[in-house]
Amino acid sequence: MGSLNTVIVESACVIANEIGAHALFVYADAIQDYPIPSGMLDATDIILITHSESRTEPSAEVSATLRLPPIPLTRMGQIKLAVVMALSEGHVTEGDKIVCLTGSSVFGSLDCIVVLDIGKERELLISTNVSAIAGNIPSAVFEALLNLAVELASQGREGKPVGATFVLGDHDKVMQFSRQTIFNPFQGYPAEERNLLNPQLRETLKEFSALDGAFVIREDGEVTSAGRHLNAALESTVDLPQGLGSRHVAAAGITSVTEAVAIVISESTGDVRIFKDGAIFMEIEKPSRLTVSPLTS
Ligand SMILES: Nc1ncnc2c1ncn2[C@@H]1O[C@H](COP(=O)(O)OP(=O)(O)OP(=O)(O)O)[C@@H](O)[C@H]1O
Repeated sequence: MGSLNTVIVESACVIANEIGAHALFVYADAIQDYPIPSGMLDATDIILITHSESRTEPSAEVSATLRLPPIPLTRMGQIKLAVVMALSEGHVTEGDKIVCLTGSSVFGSLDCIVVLDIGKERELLISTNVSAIAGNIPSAVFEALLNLAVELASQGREGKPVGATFVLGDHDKVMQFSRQTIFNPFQGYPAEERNLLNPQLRETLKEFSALDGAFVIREDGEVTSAGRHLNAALESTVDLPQGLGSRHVAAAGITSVTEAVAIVISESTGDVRIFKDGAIFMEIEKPSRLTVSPLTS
């Protein structure tokens, strides 16, 4: 590890010890070798973040490895995705302090230390009800959908931006508050072929993202329908930022009357928003193609 990386890692460990951080998130792709020498942290979990499917660390001190989708993300985007995954997997919870160490995989350097208090930092999580994000939804299903949405938002489809709404969980109630607007393209296929955890389904979902309306997905990842119009009206729009149109209002509405999570890709901006309990839980901004190198800035 280079000397600057070493100084940054040591500084992050000092900060983590000083504030009693619950976890230290380290963007592992910015460094070749395992970053934290044994014994540097008093009582802080180490959580690695990587784009790599295969990277594993030879250390018993690593509590978890979180895998980001293979697309460019800003440093804050890396942190946001990692935090929401860590919340869904139960590695962190509301009230925890965390230290995040990110940087550039292109230059092989760590260059950014961010200290966050989960639940208080509005730039990170907009919602106040932080711990309940995934509810009964298995973290693997939630993360598969989130990664798909972030990937689709970043890449678009056939050179064009894509907008889409995915409603995950509380299936029967979501169906009550929605109606089919077109022929359901998933009807008649075996459940295992329609499951989000089936890698072959990812391309199908990307293809169908051009359809009007929302995808509806069961807790276990089974996609039951596409092209659903969401009927639930949002009782109050006070918490929604101005400029968000009917797609976002519909996602807020359905999550206000059900236990579902909605993930929305904005066609106009490429931003991804997670909705829960009628409000935006987190926004992941699309990185500018002009300022971001392959994989990470
Ligand atoms: N109630 C609804 N249920 C499901 N899908 C909806 C609903 N309302 C709108 N949409 C979808 O959102 C699309 C775009 O709507 P609109 O541009 O008003 O939304 P928006 O929130 O501004 O989204 P974007 O940022 O993607 O433009 C519609 O073509 C439709 O596919």
